Amino acid sequence: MADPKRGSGSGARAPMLRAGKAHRLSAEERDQLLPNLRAVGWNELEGRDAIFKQFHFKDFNRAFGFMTRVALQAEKLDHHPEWFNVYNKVHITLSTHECAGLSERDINLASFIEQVAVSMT
Ligand SMILES: C[C@H](O)[C@H](O)[C@H]1CNC2=NC(N)=NC(=O)C2=N1
Repeated sequence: MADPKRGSGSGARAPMLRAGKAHRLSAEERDQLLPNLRAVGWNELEGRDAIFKQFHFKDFNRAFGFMTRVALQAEKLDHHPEWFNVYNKVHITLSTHECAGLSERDINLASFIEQVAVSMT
């Protein structure tokens, strides 16, 4: 039987792929990881340990295509965005419930989201 930790095959759940528990990023980790995301429009929320960005697409088809690609990856990672969509706009907030704040999972998902967004605009 396949190793369930590999995540392939039916029944294997994404959390098995995780290295361990999420931890809130330290000040040093933030200094290292956030500048790249800030440079492309992600900002830290006030009053909540989370990052946020607004995306604008040409039309609803592009916006929903983007969301679909992000959703499939989010499900694979078992790490999901909080988001709002109306027509061509998608607003995304990323945070990690498990540690009640920003973790490396949010940085990784934001990086993936950026790649998708670039390919959709
Ligand atoms: C039980 C399940 O693994 C957790 O609820 C996952 C699902 N998706 C998640 N998404 C986000 N953004 N943060 C989490 O901590 C999280 N946890």
